[in-house]
Amino acid sequence: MRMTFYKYQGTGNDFIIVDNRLSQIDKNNTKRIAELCDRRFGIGADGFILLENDTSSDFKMVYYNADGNESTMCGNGGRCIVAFAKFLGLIATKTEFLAIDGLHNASIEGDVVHLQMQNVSSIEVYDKHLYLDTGSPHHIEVVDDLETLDVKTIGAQIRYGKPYNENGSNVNFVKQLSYNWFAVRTYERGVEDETLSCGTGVTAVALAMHNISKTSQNEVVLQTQGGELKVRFKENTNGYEDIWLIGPAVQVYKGEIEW
Ligand SMILES: N[C@@H](CCC[C@H](N)C(=O)O)C(=O)O
Repeated sequence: MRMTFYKYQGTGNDFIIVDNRLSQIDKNNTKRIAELCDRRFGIGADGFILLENDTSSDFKMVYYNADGNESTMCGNGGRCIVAFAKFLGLIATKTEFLAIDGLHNASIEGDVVHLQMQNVSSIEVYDKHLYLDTGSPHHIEVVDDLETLDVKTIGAQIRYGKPYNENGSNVNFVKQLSYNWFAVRTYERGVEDETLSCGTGVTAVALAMHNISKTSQNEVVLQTQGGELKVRFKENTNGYEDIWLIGPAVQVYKGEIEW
């Protein structure tokens, strides 16, 4: 079968997105999804996303990592699928859609997408790192040598090491640039490499840095390798709510390939 796909990127985190409202894609074909995401033998992407019908919201997002396995929430992918839904004429400027971690509100103006993330009630603070789940699991370390750090090697050691083991965690390295500005580099589970940006990752970094008083601001700017993102949030007695991931989502091209 010939499959029409769209390539999107959100601060350099890139995705193959397919309109699967007619259920033409075999969702268990891990091998084919991994082949399509391969940067030498396929289209090349950090992830593969299906847009599907949902009975109680505008659409459903099904997310796969580049290894072909369905995974947990993708923040940049979530922003890209909102732009795709607008391109398809499914939504105007506001939407509510379903992802693996529940319903998300979002809005789009130009190419900037505001995506609401789930509330966060637990942040684990350790001597040298923090851990929290923003729809996907995130290990966070503050470092001085962010520019020269071997993110792939050190990220992989942490991702496969204790306590995460096979199930793994994404790993974020952070350097503070000013009172509300942080540079972030992320090793992504399922891509098993550094990506240019990770939406759930920068969300986790913003909340974690606020939690350990590195910033007192409720809007934090995150500098990723692929561009700038913002995270807005409110603190409550339980943790954080009203969390918004804000940044551009861009269609790169449309293509056709054998599924
Ligand atoms: N790129 C993503 C995160 C995708 C999921 C992650 N690789 C995992 O499996 O946990 C983002 O923008 O949030």
